[in-house]
Amino acid sequence: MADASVAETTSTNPLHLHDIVRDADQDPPAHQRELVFDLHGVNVFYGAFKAVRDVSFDVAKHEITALIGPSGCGKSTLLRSLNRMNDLIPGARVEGTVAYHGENIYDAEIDPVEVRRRIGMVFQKPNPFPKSIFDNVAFGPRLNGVRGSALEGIVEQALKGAALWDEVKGKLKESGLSLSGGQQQRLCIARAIAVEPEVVLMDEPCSALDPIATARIEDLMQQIKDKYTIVIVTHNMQQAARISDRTAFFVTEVNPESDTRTGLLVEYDETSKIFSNPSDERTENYVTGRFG
Ligand SMILES: Nc1ncnc2c1ncn2[C@@H]1O[C@H](COP(=O)(O)OP(=O)(O)OP(=O)(O)O)[C@@H](O)[C@H]1O
Repeated sequence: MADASVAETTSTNPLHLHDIVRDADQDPPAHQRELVFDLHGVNVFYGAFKAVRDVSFDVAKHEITALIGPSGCGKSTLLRSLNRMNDLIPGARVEGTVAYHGENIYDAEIDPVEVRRRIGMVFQKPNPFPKSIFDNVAFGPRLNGVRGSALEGIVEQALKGAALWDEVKGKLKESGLSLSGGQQQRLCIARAIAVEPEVVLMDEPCSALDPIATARIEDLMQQIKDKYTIVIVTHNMQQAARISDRTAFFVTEVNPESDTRTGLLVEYDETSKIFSNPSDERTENYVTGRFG
């Protein structure tokens, strides 16, 4: 199945969604949340086009935060603004504050390379380098000067952390591209965590995977959230309901004078609330499948 997420999303059943939402009872009370990100009034532009406007929300340590909403509402754009990945897109510009542990990552003295080391990213389509499995994972640590047995140890730990070690330990010299799609995505997760980031941003990491590979990645996210903070863009509302602690729901609004669409954040809350008792009618319409 080429795109399980699309199929699942279109068959959305609100009762089912309500049933699968994770039990948040064991989560820390709101006042104990240690913030990693705190966004205030974030606007993101591509040239003159405002793709996202006035976004304010926070992300706490060891939580999984899901960004959901209809196509084009700026989920990926916003995600990339969390580690300055938009810097790599000509014309892209971020306004407002993206505070990471209290420091705006867009301040002039901040080194974007260091930002991206601490805040890693996994993309929609698995994108291993055309290198061996070992070299894929070793890439970042090597750039940091790690060599020899220390490097081997890091590669092993990262592959274990990404639940891939048992499947590849006998063939580390083979190409990363020889792996299945789901294995390639876990290899990319191993590559991301090999440099010990604090945060892993995931842009629809399962949309190119079949349901079994998707379930493995979802299990993996639950396993690694004790060590990392995860922000995930997903089209798959069941996935957001299953795995995330908090959910941000975005919509697009039409700019009549230019006939363009700008994304805005409608509601951000605990995932259980978003899917069972949202505050905004637009959220309710979306999660119940009446819109989007
Ligand atoms: N590199 C770019 N240059 C110019 N415009 C862009 C670029 N990337 C995205 N956009 C525009 O910004 C808006 C938001 O796009 P984005 O991909 O962030 O939305 P999304 O919610 O992630 O969409 P989807 O769910 O379809 O992936 C869209 O209008 C899109 O066309």
